[in-house]
Amino acid sequence: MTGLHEFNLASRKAEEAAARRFQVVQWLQSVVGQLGIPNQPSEKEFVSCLRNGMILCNAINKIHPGAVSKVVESYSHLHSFNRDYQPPQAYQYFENVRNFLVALEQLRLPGFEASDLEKDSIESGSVSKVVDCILGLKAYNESKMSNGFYKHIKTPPFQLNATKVNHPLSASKTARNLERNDCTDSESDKLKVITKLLPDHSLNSEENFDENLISLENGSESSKILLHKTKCNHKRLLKTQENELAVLKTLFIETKQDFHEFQVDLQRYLMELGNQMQEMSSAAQGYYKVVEENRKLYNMVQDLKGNIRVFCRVRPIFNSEMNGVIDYIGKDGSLFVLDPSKPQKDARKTFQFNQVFGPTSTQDDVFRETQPLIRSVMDGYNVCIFAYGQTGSGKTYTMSGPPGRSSTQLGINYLALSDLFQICDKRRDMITYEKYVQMVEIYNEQVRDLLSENSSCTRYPFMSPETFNLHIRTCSSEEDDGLSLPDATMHSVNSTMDVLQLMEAGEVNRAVSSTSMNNLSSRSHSIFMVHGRGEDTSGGTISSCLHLVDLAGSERVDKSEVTGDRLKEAQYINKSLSCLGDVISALAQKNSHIPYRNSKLTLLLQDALGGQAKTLMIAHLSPEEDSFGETISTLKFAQRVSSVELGAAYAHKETKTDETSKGDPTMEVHQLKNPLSPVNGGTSIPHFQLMQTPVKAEVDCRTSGKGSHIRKSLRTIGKLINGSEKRKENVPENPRSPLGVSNHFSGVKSPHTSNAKTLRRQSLTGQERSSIRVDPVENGIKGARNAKTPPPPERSSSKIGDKRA
Ligand SMILES: Nc1ncnc2c1ncn2[C@@H]1O[C@H](COP(=O)(O)OP(=O)(O)OP(=O)(O)O)[C@@H](O)[C@H]1O
Repeated sequence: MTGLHEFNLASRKAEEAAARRFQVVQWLQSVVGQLGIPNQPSEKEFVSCLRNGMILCNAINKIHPGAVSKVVESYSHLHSFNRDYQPPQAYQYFENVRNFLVALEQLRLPGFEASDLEKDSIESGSVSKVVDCILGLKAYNESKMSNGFYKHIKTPPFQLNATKVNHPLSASKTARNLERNDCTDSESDKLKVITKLLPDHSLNSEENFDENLISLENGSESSKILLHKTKCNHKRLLKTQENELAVLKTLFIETKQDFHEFQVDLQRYLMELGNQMQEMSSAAQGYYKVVEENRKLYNMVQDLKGNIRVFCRVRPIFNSEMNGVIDYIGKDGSLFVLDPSKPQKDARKTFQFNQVFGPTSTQDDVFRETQPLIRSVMDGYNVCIFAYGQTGSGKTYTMSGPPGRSSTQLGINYLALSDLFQICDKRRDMITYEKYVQMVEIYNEQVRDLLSENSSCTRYPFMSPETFNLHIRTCSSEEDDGLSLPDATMHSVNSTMDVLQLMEAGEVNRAVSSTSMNNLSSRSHSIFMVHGRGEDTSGGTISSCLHLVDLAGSERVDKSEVTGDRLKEAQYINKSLSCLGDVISALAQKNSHIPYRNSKLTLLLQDALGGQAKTLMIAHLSPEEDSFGETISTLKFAQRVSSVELGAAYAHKETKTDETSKGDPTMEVHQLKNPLSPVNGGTSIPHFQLMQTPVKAEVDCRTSGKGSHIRKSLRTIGKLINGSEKRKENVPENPRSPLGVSNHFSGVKSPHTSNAKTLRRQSLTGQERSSIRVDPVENGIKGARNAKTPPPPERSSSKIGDKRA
């Protein structure tokens, strides 16, 4: 298309150039006579005819006589007559041309380069310059003849060439240049007109402006036809371009419209997206709020029911070549594991706990979830946290931290104590707390003090068990301190540093060996006990105990490849864990008989598992697929534990009342009998008067043989004291505090005296419970205290947990 257009343009230009040459030849012949070339000469013919400059000089002399004073003539015809005649040399002809150009300049007419007549090439554009020049001379002559005024419309081609001027700015520049070239006013006016025309014209047609103008000025009949044809072509071209422009404009408008619509659509879409995002984010926030609320409510329900809480912690995989079995860990405490021996669709097993911590969870993450429970120690609740799981699953890591731990790897034991110290500090003005710690281990069914001076000897099994096997007390007397391990050294702690030192000392003394499952395998259950006693400014007391238990890990002896002493240890460990399973199972089934006495571990944890304590178990998992069997066993055990309901926990608080309330035994203030007593070489601790549990009173009643009579009178007295059943329900049952803080609330029925609670209580003593409650106050504490501990009950037949040894 462009090629064709260019071709048309070129042929049109050639036509126009030929027409102009024709014009020039016509005019020159009319001035100087025949030129001896065709009327429509080629460029070559045209140039060679003018080359000697004679025609040009004669022509200008005709118009302006004397313009060229001397013309070198060529009389070639004389040559035949006169042999002596020498034709002029080329330089003489050149003189003609130069004189002609000078004459032109004097007439202020456009000229050309003398060398333009030397060239025959059309490409140089030199011919058109010569043509322009002669047409300019012609125009000058015509104007002179008509009114003596030369219309200098024609611009010199070397100054104003339309092919070069294709921008309004360039055109105006040229115009300014022309003006500066001392043009007359009228000339500059005309130039201004041309300059104004020029950009439009050149923009629309791309034609040679000069040629058109000259054609206009010098139009003979044929050139008029030519001009007309050119005009027609221009118009056609213009029309086509106008049409194209119109199409483009329409297209542009349509595109603009489309773009605008697209913009509007996009904005609407973005707005909708923004709204949807906002809705989704608020829905997500709502969801998390609901999940959080659900968790809180669930915890509250569990608090009310006294469920043992269960957390689960999965340690990282250490062997990178091993596949893991943990499929999913939910924020809501859900855990999916995959059985590697089963196809994908049947492989998944789901579990639900209070909280599950993944391999990337930090010590702090675990502690933060445990913190509220630990803090309740300061409100008088007994709390027990125990770490359970197969050997090497990370129990010691959670409770104490790894060996050579950094500050971020400190375990719950340390973080808990540190937190308790902080709370004490904050409450310093209102209440003073004293804290004491004991640390023991149960190694091969022997309880050993890890903090006594000669505790390092406890490792040697050949030493007399009586020396190192501490006695676990389950039944307190009025004189004792209510401690379950009265012979274990008690250490007062006043700062976290004290605690750290004691824990480190205890860990050094703990029985640890290397097995194929764990380089530093704990071969004993370690129990870190924190006893706290607070007294407020009014004399009210709070007492509580925190048990932090790091159980020894269950292990498959075939896998751990232990022999000799290690095998014996493993057997003891597995047996005691099996007993723990039995106790949990019996509690979960609300059996009348709970086999606490079957192991030292369950006996020591009796209060935590069966009393009014808040209990948390952290089940630990090794995620490797070769531990899948142990993992499932741990998870099933943990699930069973989470179903155990202990009844609502009881806070060991006593308020001091003034004289006016003295008459009400439920408000009676308990006074410390033995403020401080040295314990086994350790730091002295307060000896509190022991409270007496109603169960003991019941036992006493039965053993004394005066059962029904005493029960009746006690019930009557109880009613008289408390006024109504409703009031009784607000009064807690006498709990047993580890520090032996006696509760002199009358033995009225508390909310905990639900059936399940009662059954559990019965199971502690192994006695059938009478339907009539006996008030221990009336019954005489002494008698109850002196009552012999009932014989160990039979073990429950239901067993769970690991018993592989
Ligand atoms: N969450 C964890 N992150 C990093 N390392 C861990 C984690 N849990 C455990 N470990 C590492 O795994 C190894 C075994 O852990 P740990 O000794 O605590 O197991 P255990 O259950 O107490 O074993 P055992 O019952 O045999 O005493 C240790 O090297 C410990 O540092």
